[in-house]
Amino acid sequence: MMLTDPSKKYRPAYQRVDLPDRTWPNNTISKAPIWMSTDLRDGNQALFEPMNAEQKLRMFKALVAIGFKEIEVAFPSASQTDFDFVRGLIENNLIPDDVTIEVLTQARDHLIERTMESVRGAKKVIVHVYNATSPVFRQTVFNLDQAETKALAIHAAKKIKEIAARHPETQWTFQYSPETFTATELPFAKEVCDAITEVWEASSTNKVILNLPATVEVASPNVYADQIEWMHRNLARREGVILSLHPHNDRGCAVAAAELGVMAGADRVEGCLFGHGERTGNVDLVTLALNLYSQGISPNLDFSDINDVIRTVEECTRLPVHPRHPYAGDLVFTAFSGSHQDAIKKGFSMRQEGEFWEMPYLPLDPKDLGRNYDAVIRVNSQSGKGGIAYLLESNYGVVLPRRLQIELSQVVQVLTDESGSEVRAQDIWQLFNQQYVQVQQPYQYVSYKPEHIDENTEKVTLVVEQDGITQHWVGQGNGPISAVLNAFNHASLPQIEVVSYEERALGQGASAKAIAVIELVDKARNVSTFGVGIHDNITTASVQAIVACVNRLKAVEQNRQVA
Ligand SMILES: CC(=O)SCCNC(=O)CCNC(=O)[C@H](O)C(C)(C)COP(=O)(O)OP(=O)(O)OC[C@H]1O[C@@H](n2cnc3c(N)ncnc32)[C@H](O)[C@@H]1OP(=O)(O)O
Ligand SMILES: CC(C)C(=O)C(=O)O
Repeated sequence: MMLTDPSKKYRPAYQRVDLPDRTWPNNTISKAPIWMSTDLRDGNQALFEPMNAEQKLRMFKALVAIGFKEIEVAFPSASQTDFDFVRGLIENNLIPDDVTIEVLTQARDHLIERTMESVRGAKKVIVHVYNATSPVFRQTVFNLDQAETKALAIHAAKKIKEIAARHPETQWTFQYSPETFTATELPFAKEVCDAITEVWEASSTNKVILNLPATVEVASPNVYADQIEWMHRNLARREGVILSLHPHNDRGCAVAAAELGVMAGADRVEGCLFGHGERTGNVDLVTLALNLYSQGISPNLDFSDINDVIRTVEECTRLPVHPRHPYAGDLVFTAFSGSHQDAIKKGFSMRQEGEFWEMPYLPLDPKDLGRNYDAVIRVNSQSGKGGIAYLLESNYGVVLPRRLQIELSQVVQVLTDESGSEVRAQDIWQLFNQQYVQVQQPYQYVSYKPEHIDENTEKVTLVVEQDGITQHWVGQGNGPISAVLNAFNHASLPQIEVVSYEERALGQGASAKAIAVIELVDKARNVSTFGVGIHDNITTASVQAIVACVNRLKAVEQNRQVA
């Protein structure tokens, strides 16, 4: 049960950072940090079933293809699978020269030895050792005081250095993480980190990675940024340190924490694709990278086939990517709601190739991620005319006049309200045809015969069927449209007039058809509506549009009488 007063049970798990002259709020990110993917380690350790060898290799290759240059490939002392995987990468020469593998170990001798054994013969390795430094962990998990905690870390650092020295064939980088950093007293975190960089002799030519994890995210991201800026300013041998972030997402702010952390002075970010990892996950590297990209900054990671990346990650982890996942989810470039659709449709029609991408509601061009525009607009009961018009335009090349868009959207709305579900472009096209094109009652168009009388006069004989009886109506006007209207006026609807008329090509080349859209008003009854004709011949399309429109006017009239 939730407590009415949680203050009796919970209190902030971090200590206030005294940094009144903090600088990070004024900074912007102008280049990509160094990325480190821990999909095969932190991501892997948080799965129902850890990846098998085949899945691990597939994931490794995908990470390389995306462009990661640092990849934490395993916790080799955890299992034979992890150990063998590392050996397999090395022995089968599967690590590209520009990629450095990373391995993680606890600060325990036998685990360090096994870890170092796993990477024997590799060209470049980051050895990553950790121990938790926060008060709760010191007391609860380790039963160690501060000095003992520091000594544990120093001992492990020395051990790693010693073993590495025996293998000069490998280019080593050492990494230390004070696990639970965000809940650790900052001066103590600095003290341990400084001791480690001293052991490893960090310098500008011998860089050491200090990774400051939000093992559990315990505060808002500005606090993490303060903590990082404090460390950035106060660490000894800063010139010899690659300052790294490792945010988890317990409060849902990992992406923000990473971004503010980079603004605060960090050089490197560890995380997983789509935010995999323990509990709520590690920071999502896809989102971080594409946040940069959409600001015009190259992330140095390639997500131009995002669907392929999703497929690989889903198949390897057996966890689905959420449909609303930033940039990647199936629905993130989709607008259902009317005003969004309207704005996007206008954005697309105004946009010229080569211009900056300034598209309402779409922060990034789906095409840059290998997506197309097919799903950008989808129609349900929340949709409006813009979306419907967009679907007809993008799928069938039909550009509708604004008033017809409004009319059609009401027809579609009835359908979506009744079904309660999405309607597809084909459904709308079918409805459009039923309602505006193939309207054959009471008059079914049969043919028309034009006759040129003189420069200003066209005569037309319109043949229609009404209740199985063929009618021949003759009309005259200054063109085929006015002549057909005149024929109708003689026959039955004496006061129809044209409100608007548009004709366009539908499709391209030899197979192009003409589409004619006419709006007629029946003045006597004060009703107006649209009719549409589609035919190879533009005049035939126009005549068919008139017949369809007259039929619709009749239907409106009948509906009124019934009402
Ligand atoms: C925040 C993170 O994600 S850190 C990475 C966590 N990932 C993993 O743990 C996945 C792989 N781990 C494993 O497979 C196992 O934990 C192993 C094989 C490494 C070790 O297993 P075990 O020897 O059974 O130890 P176990 O995992 O239970 O760890 C607990 C012991 O290690 C100690 N320990 C835990 N972390 C560390 C550390 N970083 N450094 C030193 N000792 C540690 C604990 O204090 C405890 O000691 P105790 O038994 O004397 O009380
Ligand atoms: C080992 C460390 C970096 C870790 O995974 C964490 O603190 O979350």
